[in-house]
Amino acid sequence: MSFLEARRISKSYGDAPILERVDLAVDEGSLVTIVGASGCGKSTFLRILLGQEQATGGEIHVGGEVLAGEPDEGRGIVFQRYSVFPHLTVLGNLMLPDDFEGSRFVGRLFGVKRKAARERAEAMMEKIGLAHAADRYPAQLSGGMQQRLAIGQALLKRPRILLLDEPFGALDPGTRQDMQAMLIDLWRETGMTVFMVTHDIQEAFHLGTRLLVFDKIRHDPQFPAAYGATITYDIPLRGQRQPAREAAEDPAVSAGAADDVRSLPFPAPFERGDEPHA
Ligand SMILES: Nc1ncnc2c1ncn2[C@@H]1O[C@H](COP(=O)(O)OP(=O)(O)OP(=O)(O)O)[C@@H](O)[C@H]1O
Repeated sequence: MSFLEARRISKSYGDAPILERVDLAVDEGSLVTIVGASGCGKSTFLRILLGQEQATGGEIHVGGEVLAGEPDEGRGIVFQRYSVFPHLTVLGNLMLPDDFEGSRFVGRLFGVKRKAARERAEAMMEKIGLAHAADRYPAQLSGGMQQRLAIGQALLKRPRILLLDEPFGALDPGTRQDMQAMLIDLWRETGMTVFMVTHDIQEAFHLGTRLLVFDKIRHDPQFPAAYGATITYDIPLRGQRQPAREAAEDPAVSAGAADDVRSLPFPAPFERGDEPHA
């Protein structure tokens, strides 16, 4: 059995089917990139994996057990924006998960526990390159720094699964590259399993060990909302873990495709507002 298995997942909002018959088996330590037309249900799928949304049908198993129906420490998430608390400093944001856990009523730790939480937060600040900005508030940080902080916060409880919803979508190309490098370092170091939604197809190919394309199989031009999306392509990639030479010798890995966006089995990078094609 794979680390994470989704079996015939479906999701509707009211009468509107969003996802239908999503089957997926993912090995632990994978970095799964997800692309698809705007509105096809990628974020919904991440929220189901987080436990924030319940699937209408099907089930998900993680480590052989049915996925907990609400978010827990085993899963961290980072959104494109606004994942951090604006009224807390960098240090405060990074101590918050421990504060909450250690003292649910007061929301603040004391004594030895507080010292340990501070040390953990400081170690994370080093890791995400924000040690120099401990006392700054999110509004005083650049977009890239805010996302570093959001990722650091999501990783503090050492989740086995990290869910990223267009985490670098609002960043300029240079900052984006830095952030990608940081993500790869953290992923290699922790061995966590990452699901990352992106609208940047090059990023999806560059970072992923596996690329999923969500799209509709059935399409009614008279009634576009009639059917939900599913995984239409599932492409193994070299990703950033396996050295290039090993991957070239591995027949299971489409190493060429990882380097060449032109070899995509679908027409073009997805743009916001694109309608899924039939
Ligand atoms: N809570 C909700 N109630 C009703 N409809 C919803 C809800 N959340 C999402 N939807 C609808 O479900 C569909 C899928 O939304 P979702 O955000 O998952 O798409 P997406 O593929 O992530 O889109 P994008 O790439 O634009 O972020 C959209 O039509 C959206 O309007």
